[in-house]
Amino acid sequence: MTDVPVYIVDGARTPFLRARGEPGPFTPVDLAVQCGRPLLLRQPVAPEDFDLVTLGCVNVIADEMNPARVAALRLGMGPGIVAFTEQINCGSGMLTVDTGARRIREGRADLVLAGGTEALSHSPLVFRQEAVEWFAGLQKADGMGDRLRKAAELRPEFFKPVIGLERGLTDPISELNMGQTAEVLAYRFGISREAADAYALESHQRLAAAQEEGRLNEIAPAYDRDGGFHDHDDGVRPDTSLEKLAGLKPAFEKPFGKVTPGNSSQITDGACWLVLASEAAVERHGLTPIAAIRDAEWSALDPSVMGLGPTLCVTEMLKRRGMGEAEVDLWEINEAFAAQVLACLAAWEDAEYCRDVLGLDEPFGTVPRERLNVDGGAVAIGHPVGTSGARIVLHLAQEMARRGSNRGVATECIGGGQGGAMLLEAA
Ligand SMILES: CC(=O)SCCNC(=O)CCNC(=O)[C@H](O)C(C)(C)COP(=O)(O)OP(=O)(O)OC[C@H]1O[C@@H](n2cnc3c(N)ncnc32)[C@H](O)[C@@H]1OP(=O)(O)O
Repeated sequence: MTDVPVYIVDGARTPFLRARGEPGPFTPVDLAVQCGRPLLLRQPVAPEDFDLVTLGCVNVIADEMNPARVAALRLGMGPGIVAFTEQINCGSGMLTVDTGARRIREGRADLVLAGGTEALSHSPLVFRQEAVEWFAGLQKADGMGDRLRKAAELRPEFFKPVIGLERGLTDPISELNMGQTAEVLAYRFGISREAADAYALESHQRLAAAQEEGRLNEIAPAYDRDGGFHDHDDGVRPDTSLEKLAGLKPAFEKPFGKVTPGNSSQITDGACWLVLASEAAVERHGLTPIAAIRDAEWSALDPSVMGLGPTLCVTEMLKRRGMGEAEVDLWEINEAFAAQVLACLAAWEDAEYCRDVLGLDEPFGTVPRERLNVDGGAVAIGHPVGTSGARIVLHLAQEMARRGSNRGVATECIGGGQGGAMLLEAA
């Protein structure tokens, strides 16, 4: 079944915009519409010709419940379009691509719009439990006396804000936030602060070079309601250096932690869509495939080491295809944290880990940095969590086509202790 061809024929994303401590210019649906509109306009098919819309989004806002459907309607795809939102934390944007590909393989769809959207700057402030209970009590109060008694119980500390994003980036089972899980991996695989900073520096340098050389043509520039124009990933720091990175304090484990604001993924807003097509749709509409989706895999592990998720799903996926590292020309590993990516690379070189955890007779091998995240990753570009999986698949497809590569793997770790991977082949 996985050999029925499914093609990525086009895609677009917004610039990724760094969250700056206040709601950004776009909501999740705004973002999805911003890049979806130019993408649909350039297709040789009408928006109504799509069979399915599936969109990843972790932080859905109350005005946009089921953002997939709201976005599809705002994109003029017609009332008859089926559209659903998928959520598997940081894997959401890749899950939708897998869902779309499976629908096409099953013969249940010919054209699918799949992607992710996330406006982390719009993450809600959450009321403390005491405040929630007080409001509930006030609503239930019977008569003026009861209401006044309840009102007198109000305490100013009820309104001390709880930032939903901070809560959302903390695993409820291990009670570690995502940065702490990266610290666990840095300790386990001996990733030094210097190595994490050097990796982070390279991520910024690669993104800056890709911007300079105009290689990020997946970006659809966007105007916001105030006339602001956004045309590039604004988290890039072309002027950063090892010295500047070394000067930053640990963000999650003070004072000795290795994970800092400089070597973590950035908190960002952004959306990305891919157009997926069956072979019949490609022929019928004269579409030009960029790459074929060959396979995908999802794995789960202890939430406190969630960053190792890619090692499990990639190994499983390549094992069943009879492939190893040498057969992969290009890699995208989502940079949740520099130390987390480096830990995955170290784990794949570690004979004991490969034997005991991955069931391999020999180490998986070395993923060379020259073939990994060639245009930078989430440390520089940012990580709108529900979107990043779609971004890395789209960018991998485009870069494979540009280089004439045969095979590429996109993979990501997932908060809560999971991992997702996708195998692309030349179209
Ligand atoms: C499954 C998964 O994918 S898990 C991953 C999910 N995502 C996450 O967990 C998000 C991880 N990232 C974070 O939580 C945040 O980015 C944090 C907490 C690490 C940092 O947040 P902030 O403190 O708001 O970062 P901010 O961008 O303001 O940087 C802090 C300081 O470092 C500086 N800095 C950051 N990066 C660099 C750099 N590359 N070079 C030089 N200075 C830098 C900033 O200029 C800033 O300095 P200032 O305070 O003098 O202005």
